[in-house]
Amino acid sequence: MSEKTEANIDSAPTEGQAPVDGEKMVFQAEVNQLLQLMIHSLYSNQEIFLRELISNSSDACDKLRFESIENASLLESDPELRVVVSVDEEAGTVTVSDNGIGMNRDEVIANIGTIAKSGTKQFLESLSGDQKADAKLIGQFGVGFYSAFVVADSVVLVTRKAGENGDTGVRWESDASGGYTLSAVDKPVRGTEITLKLKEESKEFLNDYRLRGVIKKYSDHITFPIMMLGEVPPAPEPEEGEEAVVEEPQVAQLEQVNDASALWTRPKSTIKDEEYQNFYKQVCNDYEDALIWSHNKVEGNQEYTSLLYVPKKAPFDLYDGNHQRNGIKLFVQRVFIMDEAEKLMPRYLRFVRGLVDSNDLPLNVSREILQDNKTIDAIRNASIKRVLGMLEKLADKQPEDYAGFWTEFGACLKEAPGEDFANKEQVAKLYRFDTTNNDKVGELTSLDDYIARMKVGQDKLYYITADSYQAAKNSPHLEIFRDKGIEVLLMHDRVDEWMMSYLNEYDSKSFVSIAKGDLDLGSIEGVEQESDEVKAEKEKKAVDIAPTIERIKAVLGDTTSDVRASTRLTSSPACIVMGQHDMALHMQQLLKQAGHDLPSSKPVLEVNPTHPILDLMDNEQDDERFKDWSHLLLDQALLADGGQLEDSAGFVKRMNDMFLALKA
Ligand SMILES: Nc1ncnc2c1ncn2[C@@H]1O[C@H](COP(=O)(O)OP(=O)(O)OP(=O)(O)O)[C@@H](O)[C@H]1O
Repeated sequence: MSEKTEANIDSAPTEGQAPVDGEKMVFQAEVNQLLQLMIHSLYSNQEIFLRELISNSSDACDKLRFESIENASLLESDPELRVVVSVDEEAGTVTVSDNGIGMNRDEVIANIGTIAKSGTKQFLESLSGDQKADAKLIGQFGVGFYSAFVVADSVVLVTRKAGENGDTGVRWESDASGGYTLSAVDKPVRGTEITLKLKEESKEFLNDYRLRGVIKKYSDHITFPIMMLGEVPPAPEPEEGEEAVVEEPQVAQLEQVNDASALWTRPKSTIKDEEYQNFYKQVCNDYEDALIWSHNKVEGNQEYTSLLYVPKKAPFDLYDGNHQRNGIKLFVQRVFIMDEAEKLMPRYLRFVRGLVDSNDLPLNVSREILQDNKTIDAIRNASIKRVLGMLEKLADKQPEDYAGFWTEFGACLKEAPGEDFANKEQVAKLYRFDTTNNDKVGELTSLDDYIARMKVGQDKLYYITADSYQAAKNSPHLEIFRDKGIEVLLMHDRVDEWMMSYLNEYDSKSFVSIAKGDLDLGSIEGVEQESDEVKAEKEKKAVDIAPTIERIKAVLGDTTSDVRASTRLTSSPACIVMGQHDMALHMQQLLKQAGHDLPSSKPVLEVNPTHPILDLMDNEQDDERFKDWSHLLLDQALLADGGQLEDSAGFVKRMNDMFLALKA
């Protein structure tokens, strides 16, 4: 390898301007920040550098293998893809090299050093200061290459792209002090070679056994061979009486360190749990064990194997709208084809990780082909069933573990009714909600359990949505249900209101929001029936209250769509009722804040004819005072429902006036 020029001009790269050869380039600010972090705070987990570099090499081999399906000449005369790890004790260096796809000059500039990837900034923002936790984030964010600087003072990367000439090599070098140098070199062998000049305190990695241990620990399941030099074989002892022959010195041979067997191709019965877990951690890039997995070999019409895992913890950005990742890798006849094969899992199961290896798809399958492919559709449908079945079993057999799963991923599953009509009943079986049956938040119930407790004659599933547990639990709408001992599901996740717009029934029973539309609890047996006396009393009240209701209506004008006597309230004076198909107020509020232009749906104000405030109002002669009462009724009902007041200062003033009037 020979450096071609030695110009050394200090300058920052400007967009659209190719750097001069041998030029000193400046890292982008975020890259710099990241490097400093690697150097100073991740030293407690040094060994991950090797995993990250080997993983990049393996990706590069995967890419080349994939591209060579169309263009075999890319493999040149060297078709055995592999990664080699070597040590030079004297020089104090460790080298990781591969004969994968390699990079050309533009790619080196784009991938390493200059361009901060979108994930980098987010990564920096997510750091907690806790080294262990922070180190875990590295893999997730795709900042793997820089982890080299955890153990190295300086890093030299030499690379040449497959299919290009040997004189198009690129040499990248950096000591992490703000920039890097780039020069053109000869590199006859395609691929990438990364040499780390180890720091004094990281010299342990010059030890062959130490490196082998790290490779076995983190990279055993990489599907390409990871090679290291073996022991130098001892020179053969001369036979007795024979003269010792002076031979060529023996040279160590490269030997494979990792297992590299495609675990999923082995029969289930031969694989230990520990092997499944190790495979998961290495292949799916998690630091923790998986929660559960399902390994299936399908034969017959379709031939494929799937190995699907449910993680224990949600990735940091699972609920971030931009999270488009999907954890399923696609293989065809053991050849890695693509990561994040989104067609294999619906979005609501995006947390599932693992792989599908098909024998039926063509090797040159592309994302476009997958979009409309019957084989893929069949695998996808079966995989969904597998995951749902595995979760059902977990819920049944290990409810505590299931509760942990629900906390992490429940909100994802709640996206299902809007996305997967065919499976919504099966997914709903997995739902867990707070309920009026329990006193504390987090004591969840399933829909099946709710149904088992339903009153005789009850054929509806009652629920309320709110923006917090407290708001749901203390909603005035619950009064009549509490009174009559009818259980109500308390839904207070942001996605609940949206989910319920798609989930109309479960087990042939329809869902009814207790805060919307008319309420009819008449047919439920076991609910204490009102005596004739009470009924007559109520009817009289309703007649008596009618003129007051008319007066309120006149005051409130078109801020409400109606004012009427309530059958839901027992202790509160008033509540808001939305139309059957209207969105709950707290949700309308949220969407408006997010800038959505919603047609405003006017609520109905229901008043409690038995409440003393209504008596007071009935006797109120002062029109101004009556106006204040009316507005107060509406405003407090809006507040209790999670709505926001347009004139909150007016509300406070009216309330204070009332207090003062009390004193008078
Ligand atoms: N050995 C290699 N051969 C070819 N390209 C490489 C190699 N190492 C790194 N790269 C390129 O540099 C990019 C940046 O690597 P880096 O490790 O920082 O992130 P990543 O590999 O994209 O993400 P992750 O580490 O999460 O897999 C890679 O995406 C790849 O394009």
